[in-house]
Amino acid sequence: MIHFQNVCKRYQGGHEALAGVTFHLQRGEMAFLTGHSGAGKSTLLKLVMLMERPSEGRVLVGGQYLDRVPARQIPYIRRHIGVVFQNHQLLFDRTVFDNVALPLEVMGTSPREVGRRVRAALDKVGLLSKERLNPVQLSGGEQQRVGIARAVVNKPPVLLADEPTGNLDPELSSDIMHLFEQFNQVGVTVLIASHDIALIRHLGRRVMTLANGQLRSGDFMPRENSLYGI
Ligand SMILES: Nc1ncnc2c1ncn2[C@@H]1O[C@H](COP(=O)(O)OP(=O)(O)OP(=O)(O)O)[C@@H](O)[C@H]1O
Repeated sequence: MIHFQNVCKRYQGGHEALAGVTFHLQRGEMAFLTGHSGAGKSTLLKLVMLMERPSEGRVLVGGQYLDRVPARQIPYIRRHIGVVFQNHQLLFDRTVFDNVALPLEVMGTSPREVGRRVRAALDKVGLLSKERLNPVQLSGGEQQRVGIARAVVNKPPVLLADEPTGNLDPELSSDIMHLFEQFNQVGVTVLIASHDIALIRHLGRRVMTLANGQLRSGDFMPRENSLYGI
C-alpha cells in the first residue's frame, strides 16, 4: 500500500532528512515509525501525503507512483489519506461537528450525507454526545479524538499519524492507540510516527526505526512470537 524505493529527501540548504529509505507497508498493515528528534519521521509522512516531494527515489501509494501525480490532482490523492497531527489542528471557532465535517464539505458532499458520516465518525471515537460543543470545551484526549474522527470521516484506506499521543498521559495515549487499532481491524492501513517506545512495544506491531534519515535494518516486531525477530 505504501512503498518507498530508495528515497532521499534534501531540503533547501542541503540538509539530507532522508537517505536511501526503502520499505513496503502492506495493505491492511499497522506499523510504527520511531527514531530520535530530527531523524526524518515527519518528512517521511509528508512524502506520503504529498506535502513534500523526494529528491531521489520513488514513492508508491495504493499502486500509484506519486511522482506521476500532477499538482492539480494532489487534493484528490489526499482524500485517500487520513492524517492525524499531534496538535490536532482543530478550528476553535467551530463546533466539534463542523470540524469533523470539513473534509466532506471540501468534497461537496450533500448535507444529509455529511450529517450521517460525521455522526458515524464521532460515534466511533466515542464523542457523539459532544457534537455541538466547541473544541475548547473538551479535554486534550477528546480534542485528539475529534482530530481522529476528522481524519477518518471520508473512510480513507490509509491513516497516517504524526505523534498523535505526544501531549497525552499514558492512559489516554493507550486509548488513542486502541482507536487506531480498531480502524486497522476494519482494513485501514495505519502508519504512526511516535517517540513513545514503551507504548509501541506494548502494542506488538511492526516498528521501523529511523536514525539520521536512514531506516535501520532489523525492522522488528517487538513481541516474542515475532516473524521479524528483534
Ligand atoms: N522544511 C524544512 N526545511 C529544512 N529542513 C527541514 C525542513 N523540515 C525538516 N527539516 C530538517 O530535516 C530533519 C528531519 O526533520 P523531521 O521533522 O522529518 O524529523 P522528525 O524525526 O519528525 O523529528 P521530531 O521527532 O523532532 O518531530 C531535521 O534535521 C529538520 O531540521
